[in-house]
Amino acid sequence: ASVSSKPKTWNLSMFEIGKPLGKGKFGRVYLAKEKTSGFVCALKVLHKSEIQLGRVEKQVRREIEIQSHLAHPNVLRLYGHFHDIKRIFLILEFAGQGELYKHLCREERFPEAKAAQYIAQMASALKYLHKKHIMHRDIKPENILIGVYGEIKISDFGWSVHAPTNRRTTMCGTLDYLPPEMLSTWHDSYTDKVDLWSLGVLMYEFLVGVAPFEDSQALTKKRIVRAEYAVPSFVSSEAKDLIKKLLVLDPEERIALEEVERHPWIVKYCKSSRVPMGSCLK
Ligand SMILES: COCCOc1ccc2cc1OCC(=O)N(C)CCCNCc1c[nH]c3ncnc(c13)N2
Repeated sequence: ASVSSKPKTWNLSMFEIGKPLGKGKFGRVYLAKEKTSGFVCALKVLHKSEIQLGRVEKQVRREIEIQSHLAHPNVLRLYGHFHDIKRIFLILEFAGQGELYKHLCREERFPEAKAAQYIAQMASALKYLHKKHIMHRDIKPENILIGVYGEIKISDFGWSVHAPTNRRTTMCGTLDYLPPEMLSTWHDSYTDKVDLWSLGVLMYEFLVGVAPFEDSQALTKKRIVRAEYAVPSFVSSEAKDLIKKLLVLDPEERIALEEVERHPWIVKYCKSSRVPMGSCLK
């Protein structure tokens, strides 16, 4: 049984609401079950008042528009949405192992084998998004969920837009993941290559436990635009090589996603002899 993706009018009475899965900036997420099919999903509840207050209607509308047309094993599915007087409800795929950043906090950093599988799945998801001319622009551990089999699920497309675009959005939240071209003044437009830089920051944080440019806000900006970071000696040389090829100032010089998937550090840990898992074997 599955929540069919055929356009259908949904309403709250069709769902049994389960335990809360977490509280975000603009809403809470609950475990839910669609009554007729028994299909387990996640229901995100957004309050229209908060959205209007936060002036993020356009962003939420764009997020729903973009995410509802995506179908990839490493991208969290948005099956549908509905609203009542006060709230908007998103019917989402349930990610059984929750938020990746909680795993990262608990484990401090990931073993190279696990990090390589996550980066391979991220590369596969980004390849899929970029082919649809969508850049995520907000790749960071907080926006990544883990599925019931331990696979990566990218969520929260609030900042994603169709590439290329010019720099008009104000930034909020951490600067750690922003590429130099989004921070600089001489670039007023950028492409999906921004996600490659963020993939490099994510890979570094998986292996080291902190972001490469983490510092005071002023210093972080300075270090990003100079690509000034150091990799600790416990990181393998192959991993260091891939980080170096992603954290390149010139967006055009960054390693392509196809090359990420063929990089020795990825191939070493995503050999086809493994249990079929995510994109390692695609
Ligand atoms: C406008 O919003 C667009 C969609 O944003 C989200 C979709 C699904 C989400 C979380 C989303 O945004 C972030 C957020 O609300 N939190 C950080 C609080 C809850 C954290 N999730 C915990 C969680 C555990 N198992 C899950 N299975 C599916 N989705 C989940 C979760 N959360």
